[in-house]
Amino acid sequence: MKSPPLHLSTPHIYSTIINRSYSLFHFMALIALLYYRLSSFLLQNPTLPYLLLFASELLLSFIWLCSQAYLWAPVSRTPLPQRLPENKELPAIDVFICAADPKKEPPVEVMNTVLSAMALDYPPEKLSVYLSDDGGSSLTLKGMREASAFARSWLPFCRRFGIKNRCPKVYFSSLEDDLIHSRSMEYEEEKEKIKKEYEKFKESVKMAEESEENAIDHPPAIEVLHDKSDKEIPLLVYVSREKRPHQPHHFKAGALNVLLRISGILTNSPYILVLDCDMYCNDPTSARQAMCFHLDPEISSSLAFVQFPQKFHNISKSDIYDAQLRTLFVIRWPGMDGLQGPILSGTGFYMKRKALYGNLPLKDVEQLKQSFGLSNDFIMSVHHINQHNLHDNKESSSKPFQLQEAQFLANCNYEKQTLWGKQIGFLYDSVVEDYFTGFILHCRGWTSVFCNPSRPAFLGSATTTLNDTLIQGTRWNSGLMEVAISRYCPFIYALSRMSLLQTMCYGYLALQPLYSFSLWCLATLPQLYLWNGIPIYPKVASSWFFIFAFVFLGSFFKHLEEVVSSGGSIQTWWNEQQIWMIKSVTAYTYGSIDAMMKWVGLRKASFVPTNKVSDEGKFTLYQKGKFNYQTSTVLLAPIVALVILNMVSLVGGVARMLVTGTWKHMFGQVFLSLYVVVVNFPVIEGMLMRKDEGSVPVSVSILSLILSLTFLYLGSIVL
Ligand SMILES: O=c1ccn([C@@H]2O[C@H](COP(=O)(O)OP(=O)(O)O[C@H]3O[C@H](CO)[C@@H](O)[C@H](O)[C@H]3O)[C@@H](O)[C@H]2O)c(=O)[nH]1
Ligand SMILES: [Mn+2]
Repeated sequence: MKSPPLHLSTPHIYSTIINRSYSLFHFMALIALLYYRLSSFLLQNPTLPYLLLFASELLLSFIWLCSQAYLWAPVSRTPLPQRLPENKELPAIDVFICAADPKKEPPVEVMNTVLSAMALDYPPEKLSVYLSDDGGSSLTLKGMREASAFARSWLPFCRRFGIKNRCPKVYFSSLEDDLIHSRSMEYEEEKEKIKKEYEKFKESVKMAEESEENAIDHPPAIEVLHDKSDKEIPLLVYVSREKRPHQPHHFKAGALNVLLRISGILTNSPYILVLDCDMYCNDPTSARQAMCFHLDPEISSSLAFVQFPQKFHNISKSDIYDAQLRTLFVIRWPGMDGLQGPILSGTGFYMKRKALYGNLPLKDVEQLKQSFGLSNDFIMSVHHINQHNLHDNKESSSKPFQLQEAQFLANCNYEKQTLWGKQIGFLYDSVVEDYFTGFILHCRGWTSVFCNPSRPAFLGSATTTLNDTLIQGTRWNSGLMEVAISRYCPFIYALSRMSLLQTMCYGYLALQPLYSFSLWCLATLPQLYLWNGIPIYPKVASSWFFIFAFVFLGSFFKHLEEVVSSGGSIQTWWNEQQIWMIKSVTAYTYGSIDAMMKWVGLRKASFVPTNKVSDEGKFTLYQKGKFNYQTSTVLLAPIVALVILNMVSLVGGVARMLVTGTWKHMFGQVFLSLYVVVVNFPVIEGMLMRKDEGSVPVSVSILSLILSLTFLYLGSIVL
């Protein structure tokens, strides 16, 4: 008899209809617009600024076209964990947590993530938690020892009283008890006891003295903090891989690959949960939810990973920086879920170990060694994963742990001449290892699903300053651009390997950094023409004007519709417009430049981890919805200059229009400048009306004024 499905999938029929109808109209308008531009070129030889404008319109149209793939067939999924087999039938899971820098990622917080993962609602003998410490910090190791001790009280407490908040920090700071059973005297007593233990645990982690350490130069250090002798507590392992100054370590992807190998010889679980060190488990049932997909006979064989959305515990109501990446997780990932599956998102996913081993046709041991490296134990583990039925739950014939072998696997030379990072494991060709690894998995025919339950499965810390947001955005866009200009460019590499719609989704993100080009052109050139009184858009009341207006207003209001229909507010929509423009002129621009420089060999790849310790003052500004312009001039000047340029040309253009009476011809440009000025009102406020520490420094305003006036002056000569 066929077993019933373990999950339900519901297509979003209503939004599919709206989306497709809108796409059709918008597409026709774009064709008309491009026709208008091309035919005008036949009448008159285009000048360079004109060609740039046309190129940016063409590029925007193409990016828009790609984005329609996300809207084509969105679905949502509901796992049905009550249908899962009994505990003893469930497959084992290895949890990988990555930490890199004890200053930016305080060990107490990292240990909270570790504890929340150990406390997942899953048979403890089938759960193993590995922490990678790229900082090689004794503080983190000490923290792990303390966490391991505290877990012996924390885990039984959570299980006994059915606690839902299994991240101790959250549990002890939340005002209401999140209990399955009602409160009892016994519970209160136990809670007090555990609370004291937690305080002691916190103190001892904080007090640990940090010795002289070198995060980029240290030998491998591995410690099993808790073996499986106590069946009630998951295995806990600390791993700090070897790092040497002149050896590339490939950042997080490199760290994950070391964990993949060490866990291979230690537990070799068929499934892996990957977490960033700040992403604690907020719902202990996520493992069971994920298994509803991995064990569902309908989809299991081709399913590589179950992605949960990234959600954050520190998002303010207005979220001015769109740190929650709303569109990604609310619109795009459900959209891709109706195709081949969402993009891998770095953290909060349950991956099938086998999928990371590269679908290689491996026959003999020699070949295996060339691909996976020289460790016999590891090769055995790969063989085991490839040969055995994943849901075969017999305890694997695990050998006693060999520290030496594990250290060998954590050596920085281990991967030399192998396929690690090229075809096996998490891939190294881009700093957005998640996007790139997921992309290659989809190219190889694997699928993924998106699971977005109402109680967030994981919660992390989002960037809450403009500075952090832009630095992070620059890294992401550099990584995306790296893929776009490599031989893996989705439009070339993926077309024969995945569906057209899935290719468009990957292509959209790969092209995202190029929004910067279009934005730079459209926020400077029409303004330059306006300043000089030269019309470049059709005159109001002509039918061509209507086409331009439709394209602009269509996108503007479609975005509003998407935000509102997915539970966002008008303010969210407006914030997204604002931050999109700021990110385009900074993060997207610098990301593109960074990738190009890496490409020609002028720069090396880098991964600056984000700051997870928030500064009270800065956080208050974020919570109040006030932009914090304390950032480098390099990041701030572009947007300030752009806003000033638009203000100047708007005033100059309107004055000229009033004198000459040509408003019908110039309306398009006036409107565009006005739009840039209005959307960037917070920048103007930061420049002219604010006096607090987060306002735009006067030096930056002056520099930006000089830049924009120079542009207008030189540009007017060229025209
Ligand atoms: O050399 C490094 C650098 C970072 N990390 C870890 O990587 C994780 C993500 O770093 P973070 O500083 O939080 O960067 P984010 O930009 O917030 O990370 C997002 O973007 C990354 C890709 O750029 C993804 O890997 C992440 O999962 C995703 O959350 C953290 O746990 C770090 O400790 C390492 O292990 N080694
Ligand atoms: Mn992060």
